[in-house]
Amino acid sequence: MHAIEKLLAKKAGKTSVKTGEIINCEIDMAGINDLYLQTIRSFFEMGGTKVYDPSKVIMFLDHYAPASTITQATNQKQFREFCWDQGIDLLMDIDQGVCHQVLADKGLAYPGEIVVITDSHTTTHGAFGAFGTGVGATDLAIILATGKLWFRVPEIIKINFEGKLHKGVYAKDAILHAIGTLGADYAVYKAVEFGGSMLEQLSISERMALCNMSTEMGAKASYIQPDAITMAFLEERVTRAYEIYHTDADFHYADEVSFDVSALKPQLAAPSSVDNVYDVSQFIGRHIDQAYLGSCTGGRAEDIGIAAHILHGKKVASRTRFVIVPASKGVLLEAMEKGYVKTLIEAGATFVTPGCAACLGTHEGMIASGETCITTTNRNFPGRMGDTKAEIFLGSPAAVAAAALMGEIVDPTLYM
Ligand SMILES: CC(C)[C@H](C(=O)O)[C@@H](O)C(=O)O
Ligand code: SF4
Repeated sequence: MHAIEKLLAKKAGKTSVKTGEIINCEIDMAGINDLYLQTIRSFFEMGGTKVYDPSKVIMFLDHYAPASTITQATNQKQFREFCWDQGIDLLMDIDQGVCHQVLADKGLAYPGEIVVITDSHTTTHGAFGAFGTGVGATDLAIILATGKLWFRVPEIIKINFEGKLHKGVYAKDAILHAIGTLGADYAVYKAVEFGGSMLEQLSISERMALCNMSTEMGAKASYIQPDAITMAFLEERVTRAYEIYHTDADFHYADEVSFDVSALKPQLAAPSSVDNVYDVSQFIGRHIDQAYLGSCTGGRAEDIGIAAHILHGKKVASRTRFVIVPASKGVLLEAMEKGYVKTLIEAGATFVTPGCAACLGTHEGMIASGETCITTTNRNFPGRMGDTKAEIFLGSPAAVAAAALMGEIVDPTLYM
């Protein structure tokens, strides 16, 4: 069996599982975000009165934090009241940030466990060897009521990234390249394991970016086998024991592909799909109205640090805005301590408080018709970050920061 299958079997109270089998699993952590008030409505509609285990439920006010409309404020009020009524202590209010980063900061995604959130990028937690997946309101309501959820055991594919990334090229470039090659539907309902020698070079921050973007190839979940880098990160955060599963040597993947990343150039996903990926050289000189650094994909302290390095002692281009949204409070504090915030504010960047902000076009930093934005986020569909007639390029933090500096798309490796 694969490590993921062993994990699922354990949570289903079975000794083994097979691909395609329907199983009912205990959920270790269930999260709800502020776009999903329907979860609470469904819970009551189903006859729910008391949440099965409030200690395993976490509420995130992140997609529009702090509220900028009366509807948002009213929704968030209802979430808070639900938590207080139900004894849910893990209420991550508007000061905390994007759900996936908050979970990581607090060490709440454990290897060998199942994390389910009303958010498609819950695949991010594969970076810790957890089975993380996104669901809709009614599925989450079932977890609130019973502590369990059914799954179809997914096919498992392996994507190997071999070699060493060039200076100025990042995990984001590697995953964009993979999505561009394999297609946005390559992994629909499948679990994706990432492997290969590139991983040895990747911090937890970059591993999270990789797993996060697996959603953009349709993945149900993702997985990186926990190693010394994972352990070092978790040691400082987790508070209880967990189990790490290992894949049997004779396990057969549904598919296995390998990429050599040693010659990889910076990549961009051009408007308007995530698999529309080219070398940055294709777009050199294209004017940028807004550079955006943020989200659960590319808004971590390391990403902000790359931008600070590129903009140190320099200024954002005069006809370009540079919006920076730390993914969480922890990220913002680290960026402040390391001096990144001061450097970037002096360079002319605009900081927004931690949260999803303009990543999904509902909050601060939205873009106008006819504008072009380059961003570290994960989706570039029409309207994703504002007007449907705005254009969005997805790239690495270095590609975004270098474009902010020059006011146009440039090769970031020349600015490192
Ligand atoms: C809020 C949620 C529905 C959505 C998701 O599931 O991914 C959002 O976070 C996004 O990135 O589009
Ligand atoms: S930061 Fe963006 S991708 Fe991540 S959860 Fe928020 S809206 Fe979704």
